Amino acid sequence: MNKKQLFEQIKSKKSFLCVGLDPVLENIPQHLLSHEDPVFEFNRQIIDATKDLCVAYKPNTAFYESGGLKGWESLLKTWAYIPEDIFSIADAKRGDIGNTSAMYADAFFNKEKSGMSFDAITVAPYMGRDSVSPFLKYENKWVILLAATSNEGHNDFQLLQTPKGKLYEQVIRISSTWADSERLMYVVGATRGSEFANIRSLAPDSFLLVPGVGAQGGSLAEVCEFGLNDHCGLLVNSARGIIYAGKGEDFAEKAREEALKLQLEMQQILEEAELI
Ligand SMILES: O=C(O)c1cc(=O)[nH]c(=O)n1[C@@H]1O[C@H](COP(=O)(O)O)[C@@H](O)[C@H]1O
Repeated sequence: MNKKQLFEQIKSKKSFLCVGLDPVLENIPQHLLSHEDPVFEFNRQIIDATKDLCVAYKPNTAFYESGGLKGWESLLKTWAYIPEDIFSIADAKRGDIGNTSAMYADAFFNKEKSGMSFDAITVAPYMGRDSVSPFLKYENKWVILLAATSNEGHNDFQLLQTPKGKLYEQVIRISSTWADSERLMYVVGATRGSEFANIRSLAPDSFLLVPGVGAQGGSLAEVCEFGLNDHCGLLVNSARGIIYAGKGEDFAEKAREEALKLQLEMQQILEEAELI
């Protein structure tokens, strides 16, 4: 899916919601545990209940890899179940020397080899250009580079001053010479409210993947005040706040209710910004 198509989806659904599919077996409602693949069944019902309210799904691969072979199978089935017109993000946070990154790119983009072909993958920028470029070799696929993350430890490295500004600012400046905003997005945590104006000045046209609303306490209104651009430019992710809204047989309905709250808030924001 390209940038224009993504914005079209945002306009037609009046939403820039990304639902995080981060299932933990221990938190899955009891009644699903008798299914052959409880993790996939959980995701299937969450997707069915939210697919008209969101424009993206983001399975974080850690939640599948931790289950070994079975977990990987659940990820494959989940990817295959995500509707074609919904942006799919493998939140894998990969990045290594070039030939290794090429294997990671195959794992998430090359359906013939791996069985999966996500629209995008999250990548750590730390190893530099040749660790990121193998992902960019796939046409029509996106790299989402970690810039200003939502976690407490973001200040250990990301805020370090370099002669040309903070380290995360340099990540954005330098990486924007590797690919344009048609291929590259940045992760900016919703908890980094005060940095959004700065990030927008560095990456005015880029989509930002914004995790951290819901369970991590980030504010959607604050993110949008400086984060919106003329094609929305935001994909706001919530996982636990949506998928664990209910713990009983009605978990999917409860998930829908939470997703709907965010979608309605997003609709109002898009209307006020005259984007829809
Ligand atoms: O790359 C990410 O998606 C990510 C970056 C970041 O800075 N913070 C962050 O929380 N995430 C991911 O976004 C999701 C957040 O989940 P919830 O806190 O449950 O909504 C998890 O999959 C995290 O790994």
